[in-house]
Amino acid sequence: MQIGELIKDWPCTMKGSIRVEINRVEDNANHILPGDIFIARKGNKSSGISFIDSALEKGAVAVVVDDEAYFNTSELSVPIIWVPNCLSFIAYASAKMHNFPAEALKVIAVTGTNGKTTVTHFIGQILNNLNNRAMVIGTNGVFIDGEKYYPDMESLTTLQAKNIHFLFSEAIRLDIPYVILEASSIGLEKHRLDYCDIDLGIFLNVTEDHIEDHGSFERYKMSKQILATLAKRNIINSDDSVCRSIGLATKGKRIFFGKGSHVDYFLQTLVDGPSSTTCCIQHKKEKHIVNIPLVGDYQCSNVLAAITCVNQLDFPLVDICNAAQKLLLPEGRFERVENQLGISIIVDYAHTPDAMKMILQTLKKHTTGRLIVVFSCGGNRDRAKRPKMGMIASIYADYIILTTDNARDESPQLINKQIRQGFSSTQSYIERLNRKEAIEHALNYAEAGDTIVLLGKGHEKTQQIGDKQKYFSDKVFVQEMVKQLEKRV
Ligand SMILES: CC(=O)N[C@H]1[C@@H](OP(=O)(O)OP(=O)(O)OC[C@H]2O[C@@H](n3ccc(=O)[nH]c3=O)[C@H](O)[C@@H]2O)O[C@H](CO)[C@@H](O)[C@@H]1O[C@H](C)C(=O)N[C@@H](C)C(=O)N[C@H](CCC(=O)O)C(=O)O
Ligand SMILES: Nc1ncnc2c1ncn2[C@@H]1O[C@H](COP(=O)(O)OP(=O)(O)OP(=O)(O)O)[C@@H](O)[C@H]1O
Repeated sequence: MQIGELIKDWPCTMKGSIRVEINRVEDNANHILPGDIFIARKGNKSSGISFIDSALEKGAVAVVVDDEAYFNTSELSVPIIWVPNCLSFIAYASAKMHNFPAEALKVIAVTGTNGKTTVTHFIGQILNNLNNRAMVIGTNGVFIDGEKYYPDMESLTTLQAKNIHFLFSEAIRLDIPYVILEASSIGLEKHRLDYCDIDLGIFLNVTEDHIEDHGSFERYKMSKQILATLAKRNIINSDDSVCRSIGLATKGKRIFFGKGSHVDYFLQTLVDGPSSTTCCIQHKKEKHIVNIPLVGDYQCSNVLAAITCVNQLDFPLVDICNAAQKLLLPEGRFERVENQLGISIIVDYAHTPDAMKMILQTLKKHTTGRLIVVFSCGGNRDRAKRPKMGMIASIYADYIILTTDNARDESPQLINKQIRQGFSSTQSYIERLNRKEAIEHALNYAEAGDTIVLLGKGHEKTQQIGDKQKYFSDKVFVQEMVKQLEKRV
């Protein structure tokens, strides 16, 4: 495509020829290939402008900036374009270079503080069960019909726009009509989901997370709210007060789901068992009894969100409810580690106060013995969460083992000290900073009938301490330990 074609409908000012051919849009100079257009955007750590020389050396044929002073004074050997906002231009240009692929797909975007990965996978599984192909994009990677593909893709909850539109074009090439993606507040704010032609937006819940990134809860909520303006129709959890207020403020078509009155899709729990939940799902005059193979009210809410979504895609509710009886959680979400020790061992990705409350409440209800919780909090992220998570752990846990999460540039001891501020004065706990030792201690401490829950890392295969990433998987390590203990027993 020629530059002139790319920018003809976009507000901009340009120096140089509009006839230069471009191949791809790229904002990282290290990834420039000959023929790319380099978008020199401002970041949190650096400015793309300092990498323009490097991009040109690698073969960039044009440069885009949103810094007016730089544009006015620059004298580059290639065309330079000024746009008001590089991030929104990247989204537009990526969509245009791929010929706006989202328009040929059904795109569903799921937002919420917790449950995005779960619900996107549920929607994908229900569609697969109804013989339709689906691509799911999010924290756990890119999945096609339940299998993981594109292993080298960046690991973000919401990918950068250049990658999203590439994957949309892949979906078209592979004849996959449905793409379900996670919409993080950061992704929405950074324009990663602009020009995605979103058919259905789903709002699960808005509680506390990423407050330091956004500056305040109000701004975090406003970022989530962007989805309501991007999506043609919005599916809203009426049980969550913030989602409901976003829904009520939304002009387009809204569909409400939940356990309360005046909803379009209603769920009533009939039997709340230790390994499954039986509930009644009602939409207009249609009612179905569904046996969901999951525990916890929050999982029922996730299932209802997925059922509502697929029914809104015009599949019959009865078939969807049948498919919902076979749902599986994504890796690292309430994942049970089988063992012969009589101990219930669960790996879970809960890393926010609300997620922690949901899982600990659920486990406490179904545990006959003691509830042993192994966790810490991530470094360089919301400090205010820490005492709150400490308090929640202290309400439900009989014994807490404080350890190390992705401590990044912070001291795990100091993180744990802030967590302990939320503990009750009688809380029984120990600190084992080495995560392996913490898990080992939990297994040695537990007796038959107890439950051990390893929180915060879920599916992750690495632990980031300082600027080093080392291999570590809660699941793999606990499985190894279980094998050793089983041999000894
Ligand atoms: C906050 C955020 O969105 N950060 C992303 C962002 O960093 P940044 O804007 O600060 O960019 P920067 O590093 O200052 O660089 C500025 C510009 O110079 C370019 N550059 C930089 C260095 C270089 O050597 N050469 C070069 O060209 C960069 O590509 C960029 O265009 O752009 C980088 C490269 O394009 C991303 O890798 C980085 O995501 C990092 C990995 C990240 O962790 N993001 C997290 C916070 C994130 O987006 N999380 C959300 C929410 C997750 C959740 O809900 O839990 C997500 O959707 O994943
Ligand atoms: N609806 C829900 N409400 C509260 N907590 C939930 C809900 N669904 C899942 N969780 C908890 O949140 C954890 C993470 O779930 P999931 O990965 O689906 O959320 P997410 O929004 O994708 O998180 P992230 O964006 O950080 O990847 C789960 O392991 C569980 O403990």
